[in-house]
Amino acid sequence: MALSELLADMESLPTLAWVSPALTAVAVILVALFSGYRKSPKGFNVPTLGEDSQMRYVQEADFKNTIFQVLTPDGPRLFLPRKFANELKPFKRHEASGMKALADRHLGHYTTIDHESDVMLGAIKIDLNRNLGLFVGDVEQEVSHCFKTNFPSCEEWTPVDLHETLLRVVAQASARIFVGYPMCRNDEWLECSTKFALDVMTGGEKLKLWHPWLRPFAQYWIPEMRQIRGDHQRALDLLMPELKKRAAEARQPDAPPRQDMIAWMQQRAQKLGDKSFDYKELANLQMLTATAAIHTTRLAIIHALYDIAARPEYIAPLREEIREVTRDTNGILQKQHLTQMRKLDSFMKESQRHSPPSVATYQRKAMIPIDLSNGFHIPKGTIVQCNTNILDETPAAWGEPHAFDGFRFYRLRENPEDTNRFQFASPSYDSMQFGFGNDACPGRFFASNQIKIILSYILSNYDIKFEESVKGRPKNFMFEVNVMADPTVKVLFKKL
Ligand code: HEM
Repeated sequence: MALSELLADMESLPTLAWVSPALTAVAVILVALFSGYRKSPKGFNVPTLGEDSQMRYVQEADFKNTIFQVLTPDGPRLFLPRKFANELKPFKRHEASGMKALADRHLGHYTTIDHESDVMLGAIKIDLNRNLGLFVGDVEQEVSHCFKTNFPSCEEWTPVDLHETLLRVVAQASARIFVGYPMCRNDEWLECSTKFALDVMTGGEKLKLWHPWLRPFAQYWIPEMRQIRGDHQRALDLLMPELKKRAAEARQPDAPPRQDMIAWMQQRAQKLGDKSFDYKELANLQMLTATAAIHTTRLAIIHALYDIAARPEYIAPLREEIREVTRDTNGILQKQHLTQMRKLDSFMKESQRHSPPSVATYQRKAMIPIDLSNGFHIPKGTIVQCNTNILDETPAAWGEPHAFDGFRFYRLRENPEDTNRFQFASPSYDSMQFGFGNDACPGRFFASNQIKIILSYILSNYDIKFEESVKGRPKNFMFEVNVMADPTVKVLFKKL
């Protein structure tokens, strides 16, 4: 962190207003000097790659069969060949934890995301998944409302920044199920629940620049770190009127049961006898759920739209499938239609195969010492991640591994024995974009539905293409192990 940046941050720090300027300057200089200090982390006896290695790792096939490490100030990160995911799979979450690995990666102890909740996991895994079908019409309505109120009219070809516009669409459509109507249209809530994730990511990255010993102090200098605490309070304040309204409603005899994530979390907490669950915890869990759900889903839609715009030959068959499956309801989406959209499902899966959320979607923190079959010892506390994006290892039956074949999974499912396999939301050893094993993403069915509803809305209402200047599919770029869509590209939309 540059000293000037640090000083600018400090100036805006109200709690230090009483400290004399001279003392503050000394403190800043000492802290800045110390922050440059890096104790070289103790590593393993395996090849070590430099800081840029995670990008190279994806490209270098040599590492398919080799364990290697990247040294970070927080200790070595071990990269394992994909086959080891099979060995780690049987371990329970208290032995090899995906959540803890993720929390550590974003300094969750400071950024508040190191918070595992049975209430939240149960509400997603059981209640959300069981009730998904109820919401297809509601979500479609929200998507349509959002496009009508927040999207340019697109009477002519109009450039659209998908990163920005889809954030609102996905946030509002998700909030319909997370906090219900009318809260899902509350601008402040949508802003708060989406900004929290960005504060966590940015705050965590800025804090990582500081030596671990200095982080307890440095957290107060970083604006995003301070905002995280504000985000939690603001979420509670914004939700409070809705929660009070519901509490009053529940006291009425014959009050109809609510169906949304607020209600499911409250019911789960009661079932589990969770005494620590209160309005504050509920607001925190809503923020965590939104964090897991919104940016991942938005990114998958952006990748799919880039893939469609780069390959316009897919537009007609996808549009035809949507028209065909919704013929019986005059274009109104129903639950069964989403299952029937097999070409769209296949396209989404192929898009995700080429542009996964990360090249290490299977990561675990060893909560106990673990020995691999090759004799490699993983000490307790180590974070390991598997290379989950090796296109070369695509099974031969799937066809040309490197080609973009939007309907490859559609064709594979034509085999009667495989009709329920190869779906977007089916993780497997060869398809780990949603992780793998018992702790694979519990929100994948929800994400699959949301993406289908949003993509089918776009395909049914707009023509899309890239600006002339864009040649081919824009290249993704990497941030650590994460795969990002090029944010500088705009897609042109024109109303049908
Ligand atoms: C396209 C969208 C999404 C992608 C690509 C994605 C990807 C992932 C991945 C790779 C994991 C790690 C799995 C593992 O370690 O094996 C994960 C975990 C998780 N995801 Fe998602 N996710 C998406 C959408 C969602 C949504 C919509 C929700 C909530 C409704 C959600 C909630 C979670 C939670 C709570 C976990 C942690 C599960 C656990 O620790 O047991 N995700 N996700």
